[in-house]
Amino acid sequence: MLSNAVERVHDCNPVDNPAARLLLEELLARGHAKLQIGRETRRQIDHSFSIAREYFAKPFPEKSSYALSQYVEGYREIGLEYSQVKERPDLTESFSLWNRNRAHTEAAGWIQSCPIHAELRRTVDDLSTYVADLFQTMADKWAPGTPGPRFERASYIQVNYYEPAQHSRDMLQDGHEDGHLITLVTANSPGLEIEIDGKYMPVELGENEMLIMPGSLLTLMTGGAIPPLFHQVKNSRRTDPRYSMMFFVNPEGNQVLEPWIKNASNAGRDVIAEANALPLKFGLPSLEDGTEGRGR
Ligand SMILES: O=C(O)CCC(=O)C(=O)O
Ligand SMILES: [Fe+2]
Repeated sequence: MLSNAVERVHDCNPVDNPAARLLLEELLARGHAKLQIGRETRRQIDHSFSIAREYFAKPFPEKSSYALSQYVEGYREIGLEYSQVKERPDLTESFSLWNRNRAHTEAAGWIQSCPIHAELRRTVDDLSTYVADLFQTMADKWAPGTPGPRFERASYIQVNYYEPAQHSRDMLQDGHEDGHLITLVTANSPGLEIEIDGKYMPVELGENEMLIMPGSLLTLMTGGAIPPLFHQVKNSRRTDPRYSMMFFVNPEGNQVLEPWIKNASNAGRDVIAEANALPLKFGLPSLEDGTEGRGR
């Protein structure tokens, strides 16, 4: 129990963060924002893509030997995840790394034997610092004196691998909102489109930018002040592969999380319970089942 209000504010708000405040204003005004990443982060992401290229080029048996599907960890082939309906799966292979699963993958020797896994560990650590700053800024704005939501153990990084020319569908991923607090995304080639004023528009990102996409949990936390950003991946028909990287940020289940802005839209709703169940909507196990190794 913290008795001294002044001390609380001091502890929770150690630095003023103008860059994160600007990002939050951008999210509120536009419904998405462009995060400036440092040179080291850019280098880290590019390196991850080059390692992903080698990984996804391997034969299926080798790729799929790095999958702990009960924990939603590692490789996933096309067909398991979808954006709207399971009859139209996302036309992408993917490789995920969850912070919660580090002990399992360490025990399985992946750090030594699976370069994409080792590389994504570094990248997710790097991206987490940007998210922590943004969440603290949100907490400071709407619930001064409280810490930003803890997210590390419930969040995961993923690289998607697309072969556009192999598919006749116009959309490699149908329009959807992510069931997370936010997603940071970047890609090596075009395709990602976001809905602005009811129309899908291609995303253009500078060399040192990642897109911040609000998910439905952020909408819940903000009482609708920040709507979910709908997005899709359009088929460019290109013959060279498309790689994208997402950092999907969820709240940890072991905390009390009240909406920052309370109103009729979120009265009586339980943020943690909804976070747990949202992956089911896209064909994935709940957060708890994935944590406990009860996924498929
Ligand atoms: O590949 C992309 O650019 C976006 C992927 C995406 O939206 C997702 O996996 O949820
Ligand atoms: Fe998405």
